[in-house]
Amino acid sequence: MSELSAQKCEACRADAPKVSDEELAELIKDIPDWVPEIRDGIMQLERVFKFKNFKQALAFTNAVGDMAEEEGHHPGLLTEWGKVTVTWWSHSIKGLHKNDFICAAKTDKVFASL
Ligand SMILES: C[C@H](O)[C@H](O)[C@H]1CNC2=NC(N)=NC(=O)C2=N1
Repeated sequence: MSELSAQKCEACRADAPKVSDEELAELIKDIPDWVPEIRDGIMQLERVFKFKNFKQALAFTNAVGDMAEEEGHHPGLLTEWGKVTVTWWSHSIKGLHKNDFICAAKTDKVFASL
């Protein structure tokens, strides 16, 4: 288990700092399958998970949704036949907070547990 996946999300206020480029370079080492991408001017973390069918993709989507509710932090989820695209960013700061890295690591753990 990576260190990140054992951590809990903290309340993220609008004035919380975004992760710096240096912090991003360190944090991404724990979640190497995630790709930082800028969309609509907002830095996000994205990973595509592959499945054998739609039912498994939907089950994963729901499991990630349950985890998100527990953490009080919510991803973008695009569920398609055989794949789910998960995107993490912090709406409140329009960018990446440590919470997003924690939740990406927890998403990897959900996938590994299926
Ligand atoms: C009021 C509530 O805690 C906030 O709106 C939370 C809910 N989930 C969230 N999820 C994400 N990804 N970013 C947020 O800023 C965020 N804010």
